[in-house]
Amino acid sequence: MATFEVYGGKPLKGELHPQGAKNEALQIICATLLTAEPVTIKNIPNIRDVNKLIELLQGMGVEVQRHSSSECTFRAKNVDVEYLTTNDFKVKAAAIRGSIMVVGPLLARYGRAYAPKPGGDKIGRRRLDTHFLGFQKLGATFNFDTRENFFTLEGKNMQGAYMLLDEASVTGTANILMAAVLTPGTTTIYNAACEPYLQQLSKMLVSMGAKISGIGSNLLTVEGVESLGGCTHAILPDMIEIGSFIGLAAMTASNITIRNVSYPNLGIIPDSFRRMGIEFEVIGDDIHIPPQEHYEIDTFIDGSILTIADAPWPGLTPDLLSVFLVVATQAKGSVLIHQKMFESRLFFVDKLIDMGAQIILCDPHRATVIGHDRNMKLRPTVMTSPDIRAGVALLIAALSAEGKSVIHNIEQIDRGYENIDGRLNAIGADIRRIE
Ligand SMILES: CC(=O)N[C@H]1[C@@H](OP(=O)(O)OP(=O)(O)OC[C@H]2O[C@@H](n3ccc(=O)[nH]c3=O)[C@H](O)[C@@H]2O)O[C@H](CO)[C@@H](O)[C@@H]1O
Ligand SMILES: C=C(OP(=O)(O)O)C(=O)O
Repeated sequence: MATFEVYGGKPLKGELHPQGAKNEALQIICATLLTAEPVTIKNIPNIRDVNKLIELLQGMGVEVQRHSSSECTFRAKNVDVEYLTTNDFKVKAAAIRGSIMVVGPLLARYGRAYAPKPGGDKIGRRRLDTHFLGFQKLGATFNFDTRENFFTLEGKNMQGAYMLLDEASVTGTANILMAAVLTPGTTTIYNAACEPYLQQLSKMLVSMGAKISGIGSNLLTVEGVESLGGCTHAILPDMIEIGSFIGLAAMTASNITIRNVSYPNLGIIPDSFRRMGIEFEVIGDDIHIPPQEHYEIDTFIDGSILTIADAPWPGLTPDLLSVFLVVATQAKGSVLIHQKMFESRLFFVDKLIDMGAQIILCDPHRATVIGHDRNMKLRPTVMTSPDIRAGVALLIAALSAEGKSVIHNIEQIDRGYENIDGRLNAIGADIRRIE
């Protein structure tokens, strides 16, 4: 278990370049399984989860040519589907959430697929019903071995169908979409998730020859085609990382420019930070956050306490609520953070309370934060990162606290943030990695 020693209390100054989006990369890499032709992907983040998925594909026989740390060409010419029944696959696939998205492409191309219950953050129940009910609608059958936690799927004669998803699942929509593009007939997916991750996946599939309409909406219509070809695809900057940097800048009163953010793809994220009182300028495609001594949380029009809650896109992503929560601890005013989607993602507030934050955990989904308006700085402490986003929120807290904090289990942060210590140290942070 690796650790960060963080010597906080210093404002940072400089430029940050966001990495490619983790959640988009996981979908896009799985989509390379849909064709025997080469697919080149640019702006791949060099992070644990993505590297593990690439290894998984190599295990299946996909040829991967690395041109640089962020660009690879994938060629899924000879895929060994039986590899998915091996222990090696089961162990590796169970370590990441993204592995579940190999199922859709394999089912469509080879008529069968296997998957262990995937890993990812332990942030509450993470059911997969949407994925499997969708495959079932296309005519696939599945069996879930509860003892082994292992899914087996057959889909030799799948046929396009209409489906109304039971929830707008991000990975579920991606998985069904990837199956539908090679399934004969028309598939209509209503209540589809439509995050930029899915818009990007859809655009990539279209450039491979797929027929998809409704991209960017919650109603996707797919005309199945017989085969797909290769393409080149560039991954968008990671909107969660960009949001994390905005929160970091505000909390540490730093002067930070985030370069090339693809602003139109950030949706409601920038305005949500503005409601927290954080000022920033958009210059071209960069976001500049000047040092701010005070930031004051807005109220609703009637003067009642602001709620920051997650919702499927174009609502606010749940992956940034931990960052909003930590930022609120030094704001002027109060906010209710309502994490509707996940039930175990707010427990890390215990650590912030230890550091001196004023937070009331109302229930597993809701926390009220009463900001200090910087009248009391957070105190440094020793903590353990429970999940990727709580991990980064604790890192932000530690960077704002004067003195030495220790964060254990930073593998969680490394799952989704590329060389975060190196990049923040380059603009004035003092983070030491102890392996
Ligand atoms: C690898 C990847 O891409 N992971 C992301 C993906 O996970 P993932 O695709 O696993 O998450 P889902 O979209 O399936 O659902 C996440 C949770 O939200 C609940 N839910 C979902 C939709 C809805 O309309 N109502 C609702 O309550 C689900 O029951 C589940 O508990 O999407 C999540 C939700 O944005 C993000 O947190 C994850 O970072
Ligand atoms: C929950 C997340 O990731 P995963 O779905 O991979 O666990 C996240 O990125 O915040």
